[in-house]
Amino acid sequence: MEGNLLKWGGYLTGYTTKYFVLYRGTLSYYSSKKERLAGSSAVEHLNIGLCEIAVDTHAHSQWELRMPLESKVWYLKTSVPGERQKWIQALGSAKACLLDTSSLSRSSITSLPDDTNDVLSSHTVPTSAQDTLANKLVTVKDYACTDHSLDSAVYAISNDKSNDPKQGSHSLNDHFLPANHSDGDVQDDAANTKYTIESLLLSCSCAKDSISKLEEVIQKKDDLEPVLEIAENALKGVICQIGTIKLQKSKQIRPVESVAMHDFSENSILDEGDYSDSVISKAAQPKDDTKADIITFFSSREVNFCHVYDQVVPSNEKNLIPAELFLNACQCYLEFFDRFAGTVLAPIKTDIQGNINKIRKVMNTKPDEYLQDLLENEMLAKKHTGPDTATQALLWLTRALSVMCQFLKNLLTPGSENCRDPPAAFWAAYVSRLQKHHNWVVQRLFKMGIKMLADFERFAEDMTEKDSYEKIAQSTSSTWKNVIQEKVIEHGLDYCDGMNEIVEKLCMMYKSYKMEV
Ligand SMILES: CCCCCCCCCCCCC/C=C/[C@@H](O)[C@H](CO[C@@H]1O[C@H](CO)[C@@H](O)[C@H](O)[C@H]1O)NC(=O)CCCCCCCCCCCCCCCCC
Repeated sequence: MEGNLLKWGGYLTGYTTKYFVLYRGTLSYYSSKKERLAGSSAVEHLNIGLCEIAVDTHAHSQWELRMPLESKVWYLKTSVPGERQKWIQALGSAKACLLDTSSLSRSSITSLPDDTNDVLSSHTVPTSAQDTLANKLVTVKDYACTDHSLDSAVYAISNDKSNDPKQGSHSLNDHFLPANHSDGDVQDDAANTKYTIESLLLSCSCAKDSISKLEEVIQKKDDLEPVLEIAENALKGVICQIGTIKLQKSKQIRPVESVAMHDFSENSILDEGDYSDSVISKAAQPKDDTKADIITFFSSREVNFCHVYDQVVPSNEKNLIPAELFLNACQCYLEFFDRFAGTVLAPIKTDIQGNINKIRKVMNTKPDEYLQDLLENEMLAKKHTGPDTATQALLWLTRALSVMCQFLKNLLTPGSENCRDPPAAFWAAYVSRLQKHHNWVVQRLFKMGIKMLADFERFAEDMTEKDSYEKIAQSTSSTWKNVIQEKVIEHGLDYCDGMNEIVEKLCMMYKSYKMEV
């Protein structure tokens, strides 16, 4: 199937018409039909077997092709009524053919050497890895129809005993596998990782062969194009599988407990009691059993900034930050200000809550997945300067997070100049991160307010959940206060790490928009 479609090219270009060709599991596009007919190379190719098709139920002419392993999405649209249905059907069937590895091994690749099929069938390689391998083999086979010399390359892939998954090196594997194999889920993850690594070794072998083949073709001065494409596909397969391993590894380290789905919208601000049944953040859970029941503000955030960091999507030069998850983490952070008696911190809380609400309000009119989309939309519409814009609200929110981050670092980093001294730690943070944005009246207010901050012992108490504080206070140990303070430091630094990562990414983003945080 082929024809014109509109493809989203970013906020600067918007949707532009491209000429798309779907052929044997590969979707390619050209800048125009003329280019295609003139024999020019496609601008980009996409392996349908490795992508997800997502249909927008609200916009009837649009759909998305998502490549999770490459963190890439093609946003497509057609202006012809009924055309989307045809494309979705064609793409769906192409994908179904590729995913049906049984039919691949029996029909599509039956003419390949027998061992090739063995490679796919004798090891329980996960579907995604099988797809990559199967697709690659189909491509190789396509080429083999016209040039039998490539059969030897295919044969080499299937016979390379040094990469035999059964005998091959598992050093990478060992590196990724968690030590504890008792949990069923962990074992499943471990098995997936193991198989992905095995497929990776096979793909490496394939890539190696394709490159040798390239050298051969170059020497013979034969037509480079088809072999080049095979080598490129093989290398892409390697990169995809490394991506899968990275994904699996990050999931094993820090699972996100469906936090993005939680309702933290404007009207559902949680009070203390709401956390009683909450999932305690895995990122900052106590590891030491003797102190396992010390729950702190930092370890009890249902959503923290490590969760946001885990979901950041690197795309071109950007790091896309998921908007909903970020706002949920900010909402959970806001409870910090309720921990301190008195009202001195209340105006700060109101200001931060106001900015969260402003961003939510903009998102309600256009639900964007990433903060960057939100801002780029405003910029494109030249609506990014007013006080109620998401751009300004996020800028002030970033400043607030940045000063909080610096405050925590100063206060909690052992050996640092203002360690365990809240007023000094805050003042140093304020001077370096926020003062320049305030007029002298606000600066004076901060200077005066700081004098009202309590000491570190009180800070640690306020940061510890009431129940666990009371429990440990009853212990006979004379060092129980130290134990609590150490826990607050440990959990606070963990929390600060995630926050810092996100603040840095936000600062870079604003820098790219030529705005100063
Ligand atoms: C930590 C002690 C300090 C004591 C504080 C004293 C009270 C000061 C009261 C006055 C300031 C209130 C804060 C608001 C300031 C705003 O003017 C400023 C600008 O607002 C923005 O204006 C934009 C339009 O121009 C508008 O578009 C935007 O929406 C709006 O936000 N906002 C800010 O500067 C942001 C302030 C963030 C401050 C974050 C501080 C977080 C640090 C917390 C650490 C507390 C330490 C407690 C330790 C306790 C120890 C026992």
